[in-house]
Amino acid sequence: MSIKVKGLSKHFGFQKAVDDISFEAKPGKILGFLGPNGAGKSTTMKMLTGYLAATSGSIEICNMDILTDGLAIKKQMGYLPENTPLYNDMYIREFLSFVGQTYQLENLEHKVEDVIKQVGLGPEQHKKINMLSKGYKQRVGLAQAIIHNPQVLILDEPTSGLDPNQLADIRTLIKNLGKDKTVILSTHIMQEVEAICDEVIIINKGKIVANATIEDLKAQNRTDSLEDIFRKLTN
Ligand SMILES: Nc1ncnc2c1ncn2[C@@H]1O[C@H](COP(=O)(O)OP(=O)(O)OP(=O)(O)O)[C@@H](O)[C@H]1O
Repeated sequence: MSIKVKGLSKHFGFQKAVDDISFEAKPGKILGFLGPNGAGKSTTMKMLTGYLAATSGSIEICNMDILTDGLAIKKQMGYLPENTPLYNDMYIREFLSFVGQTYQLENLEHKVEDVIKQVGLGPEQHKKINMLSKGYKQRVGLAQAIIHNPQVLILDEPTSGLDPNQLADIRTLIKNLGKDKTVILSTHIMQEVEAICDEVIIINKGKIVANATIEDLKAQNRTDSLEDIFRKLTN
């Protein structure tokens, strides 16, 4: 099991943003993390990636504890935050080389070349990041998340703001990455879940209200519409 979360909570003052959640995620599977606005998705992702400390509970990633092995875990993890922070004044290649250096990657030039191809940045590769459209910035964000070939990928709304063509490309890319990695992605888009996720967790007001494969979720709720299931469980 690549990700094991037990009894995880995060309180901001009196607010329980994440309230005692437990789940597991396996390699070769894409886990969709769904929930309405303010449900606690980003807060959970930030705890998984070590950007936020939990109030209580435990997180194990690749058999390591986030509290004691945070640095080793970061080497095995790629993270695409909701609003990807990028160095806008850098050229794409320059930025990706910089990220690669922080991971002390060997054959860096080759790896930058590969990742540019993998995320479809080829046509824009000579530009500065601030010249790129939103979709291409998102691709740079994905490139920095996978350049070190991590075992675990955490993607916070990876396709927000993309046009239908870019959407299809990025979904295919994520689906391919999910073949041998453990991928958790948060999204509001039900077609996205249908298209790329194997399993789904629905979170509402900080608590998990569903955790199943898409097939089981549909069978349990006697409907083929994920949207109906989402509404029923989160309203
Ligand atoms: N730093 C913070 N300080 C106080 N409250 C916070 C903080 N970060 C998040 N919250 C609150 O925690 C709750 C969960 O927020 P979170 O961003 O995790 O939701 P989300 O499911 O990602 O929502 P969205 O889909 O809108 O991005 C919200 O009520 C939010 O206002």
